[in-house]
Amino acid sequence: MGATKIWNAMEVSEGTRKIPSSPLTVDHSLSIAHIKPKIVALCKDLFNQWSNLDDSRFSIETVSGGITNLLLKVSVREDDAKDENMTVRLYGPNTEYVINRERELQAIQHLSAAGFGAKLLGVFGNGMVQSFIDARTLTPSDMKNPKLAAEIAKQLRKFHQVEIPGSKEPQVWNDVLKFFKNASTLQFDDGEKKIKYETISFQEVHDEIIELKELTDRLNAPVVFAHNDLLSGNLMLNEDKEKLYFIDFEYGSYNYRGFDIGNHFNEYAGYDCDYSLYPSKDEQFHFFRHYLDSDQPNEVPGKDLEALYVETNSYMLASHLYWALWALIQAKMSPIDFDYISYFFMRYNEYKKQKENYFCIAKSYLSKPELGERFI
Ligand SMILES: Nc1ncnc2c1ncn2[C@@H]1O[C@H](COP(=O)(O)OP(=O)(O)OP(=O)(O)O)[C@@H](O)[C@H]1O
Repeated sequence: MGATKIWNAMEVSEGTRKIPSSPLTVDHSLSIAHIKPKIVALCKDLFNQWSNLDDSRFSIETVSGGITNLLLKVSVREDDAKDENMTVRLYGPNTEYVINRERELQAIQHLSAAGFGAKLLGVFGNGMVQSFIDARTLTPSDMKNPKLAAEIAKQLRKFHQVEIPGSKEPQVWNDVLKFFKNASTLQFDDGEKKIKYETISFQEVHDEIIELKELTDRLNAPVVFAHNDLLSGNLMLNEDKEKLYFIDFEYGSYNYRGFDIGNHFNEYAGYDCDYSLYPSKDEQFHFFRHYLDSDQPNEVPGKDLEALYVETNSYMLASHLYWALWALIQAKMSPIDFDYISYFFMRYNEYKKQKENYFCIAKSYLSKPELGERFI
């Protein structure tokens, strides 16, 4: 599949710094040997200071052929023999069905200016150039480490305080309903996929969405700019500098605070989806203490911990519905050979398994008289 242009060269800035842009596109389906001259041409087009540099000064390697993108590390040897390292991200085909690129680019500019993620260095027809982060990627079990969990919580609070211009409308239900509309009308040619897909009751899924939306609406949860995909692969740590990085803001949007935290907790299950690793109430409270007050975590009132517990675990259910429906769209659109339909069932079945318990907790919390009018 060839490269499609996601956006035209446009005015992008980070704070007062204008970000270079190029209308060029690079076909991500080419072999690395064929991609290299195109990446060199792109770098020369974006960054004037390298326009006369010999091509041999550029070296390229693959960082990840991630689920959605191709990520390359580009090293440029300048005259002083010091390497300048960057990443070039080429968007995967059809990712625009689940990712709003304009929204992502706008968020990156502001998050990067606030010190989150890699620095944005340039944008082009079907991707972007960012600084290379010298750090290791976390594993799912790292996220359980109390010291790291506290740091993730503290950084997440700061992340949630970044102001991104534009609509502040929380997106989870808009996205879930949009995914539902697309996911429920798919046609599969592949016989095995078709059989599995046809066992799904979309009426039942729709009823679950509505029931959960009605419950979570009653929580009046705060709305923040959320990462929405805080899995271990999107957390990097430089141990020497003790610096934690959040990366990959593709799914970022204004959303309910509890969704971001509940979604992060679901990721404790790791790539094998072992939901027995979901954090215990004590582990969650440790995270909440550092999220709510990283200076005085032990002073956080019990009622605030309980409220955040209810909020997080109600939206944790929404995270299962969100990624379950996302997976059905991927099953049809993604070129990646992954059993997305089974992933749908894994997330949807986990939703059904957890639903009763957390609905019960939320309803009992909402019925407390001391909550007064707010929750009626
Ligand atoms: N700026 C960066 N510097 C160094 N390494 C990076 C950078 N960005 C990403 N990585 C590495 O590449 C991996 C994949 O990155 P990322 O999650 O952004 O890609 P992706 O294509 O969106 O993948 P997925 O769809 O699987 O989330 C990360 O887990 C991290 O190890």
